[in-house]
Amino acid sequence: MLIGPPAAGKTRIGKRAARILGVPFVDTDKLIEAEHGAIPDIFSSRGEPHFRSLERAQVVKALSADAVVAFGGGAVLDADTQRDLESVPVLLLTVRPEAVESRLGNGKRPLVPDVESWIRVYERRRELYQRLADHVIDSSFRPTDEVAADIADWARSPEAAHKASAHSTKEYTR
Ligand SMILES: Nc1ncnc2c1ncn2[C@@H]1O[C@H](COP(=O)(O)OP(=O)(O)OP(=O)(O)O)[C@@H](O)[C@H]1O
Ligand SMILES: O=C(O)C1=C[C@@H](O)[C@@H](O)[C@H](O)C1
Ligand SMILES: [Mg+2]
Repeated sequence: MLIGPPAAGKTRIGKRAARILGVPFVDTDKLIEAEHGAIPDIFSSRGEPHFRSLERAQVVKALSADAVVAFGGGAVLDADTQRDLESVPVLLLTVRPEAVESRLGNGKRPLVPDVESWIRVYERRRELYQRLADHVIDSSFRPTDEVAADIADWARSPEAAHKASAHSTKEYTR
């Protein structure tokens, strides 16, 4: 599971990591958009709490997939999701404010239209992201292929494999 702040590269780099590992790629934001339309439209017409409930439903589906899963930046705010992440391999992808500036500004992130709001959101969540993560990789000023290769290496590590096997042998009833 890939978690991290908006524009850390979870979608773009996660897709590449999945290709390297030869497993499917799942992105909770894309699942929401496929069923409910564009994320900024959901925020403006139904509000953030409604978006979070749609997000939680897609997280539940994604958790049972044998795949690289990119979580939406705020998916970890849900208490049930926090608990679920305790038993799966979780990689935190980070990015520094100096590197994120050029990645924002396409109007697709209603909560973080600019770098100032990105910093505020990240600071509020930083400890939570760190607490949930088994491993951290920073994507700032690095080629995406290189970061993807690091993610794939970690996914194959004994630490990640151990947590993944504990998860797959557990009865998953939620
Ligand atoms: N290592 C990198 N170097 C330069 N640009 C990058 C890098 N990784 C991602 N990007 C670019 O940054 C932008 C954000 O990346 P991406 O959409 O993958 O982030 P995300 O973590 O999925 O964000 P969100 O939480 O909003 O879904 C994209 O335009 C992407 O192409
Ligand atoms: O950080 C967030 O709260 C968000 C990040 C994106 O991935 C989207 O899920 C949405 O724009 C909200
Ligand atoms: Mg994304």
